[in-house]
Amino acid sequence: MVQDRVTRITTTPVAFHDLPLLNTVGVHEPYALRAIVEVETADGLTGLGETYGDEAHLARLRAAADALIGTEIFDLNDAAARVTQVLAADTTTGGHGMSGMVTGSSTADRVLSPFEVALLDIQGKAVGRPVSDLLGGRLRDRVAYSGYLFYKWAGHPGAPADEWGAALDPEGIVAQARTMIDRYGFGALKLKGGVLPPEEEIAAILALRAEFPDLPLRLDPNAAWTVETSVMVGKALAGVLEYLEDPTPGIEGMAEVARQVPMPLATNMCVVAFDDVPPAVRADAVGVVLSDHHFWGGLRRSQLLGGLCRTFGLGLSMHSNSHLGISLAAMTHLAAATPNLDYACDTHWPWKRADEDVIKPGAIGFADGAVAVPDGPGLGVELDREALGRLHEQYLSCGLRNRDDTGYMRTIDPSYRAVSPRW
Ligand SMILES: O=C([O-])C(=O)C[C@H](O)[C@@H](O)C(=O)[O-]
Ligand SMILES: [Mg+2]
Repeated sequence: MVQDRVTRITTTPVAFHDLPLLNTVGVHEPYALRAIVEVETADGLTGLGETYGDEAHLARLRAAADALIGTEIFDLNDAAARVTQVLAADTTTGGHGMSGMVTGSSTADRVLSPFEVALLDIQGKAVGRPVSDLLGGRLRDRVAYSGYLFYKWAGHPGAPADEWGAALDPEGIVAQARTMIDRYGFGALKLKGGVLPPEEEIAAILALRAEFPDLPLRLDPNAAWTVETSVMVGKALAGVLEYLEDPTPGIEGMAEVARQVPMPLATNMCVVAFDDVPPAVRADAVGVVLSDHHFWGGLRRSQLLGGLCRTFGLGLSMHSNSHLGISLAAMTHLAAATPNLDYACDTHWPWKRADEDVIKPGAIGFADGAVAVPDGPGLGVELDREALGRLHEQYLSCGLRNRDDTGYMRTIDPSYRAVSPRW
């Protein structure tokens, strides 16, 4: 019988270049932060996990790492119990790694996630099978992702224009979509909204529809709108959007909008933990839940969410934040093994530099808008230690320690305020 125990865990914060992508709470800083988790075992196996890199989260990861020494590699229930126990007394706040919005997602689930992924990576290596097999078997060999469009400035203030240039009107968004489709082949598009007045974002979606008549389209203003504005947008885009994502804050507001607009509402803001599912179902607030293994507690818990969505007749999609290749591998294995993942998954992949990652090149990438499920054992990706060292040095020298889209925006426009709803 395969038996092995965790002997050592290393957590390394890294920073990689990011572009000035606008959202309703500000703008992405020049670097995105992530933490890379390496779990080692007595038998010499190593598993990888990737998660947010904010300071408070790093401190919790390190506390959890100490508590996980000795865990048997197949005992994910014990791993979860150890993390929950060590965080029971945690009173620190922040460090959720999201775009400035306080979410009700579970701290213990966020901390558990990279360790669960790393343990699954180790299990896969121990038995010589990909993680998707450990999750019940792959149902598809390729996982479709959507092209994630952002309003953006030409470059970070004070820096030259980046290769994408500015996108601040419908023409700019259509040009960005064209480039993204040419490079990656995406078969669905999502626009990050909540940045410009809603009429301008409606115009951008209509311009995308005119340019790409067959592609499913989504709009996500991250709760930037009142119920009235959301209903106005939903009616204006009837028959155009496959779903409208988080138009307004809270389950009640979403339920009110859902009653009045023709398309399903999706969320990664008002259903972010298991406790949110019953009230959202009772209120009929959402038609689609965006899972995200980084805050739902890992891959198996995300599958549990998938089961709940199926039970209650909800659609299932997948959310992303700025991420590297370990997360892409984990997202792809999860999606491949989740029967009711009905939509192309979100990814921020096109926004990172092709030469910046912590995994060795070649194991994972995009073709025709999809990622082939890696065949190797575990996650099927390998750590590039030299690259990890480089991105860690970049973390040390870049000076950023927490994601702060609002703070960065205020260095450029001191009068800027993050308010929800804004329109
Ligand atoms: O679907 C979403 O809400 C996101 O992708 C959240 C992200 O934080 C996004 O707003 C971003 O990267 O600015
Ligand atoms: Mg969203």
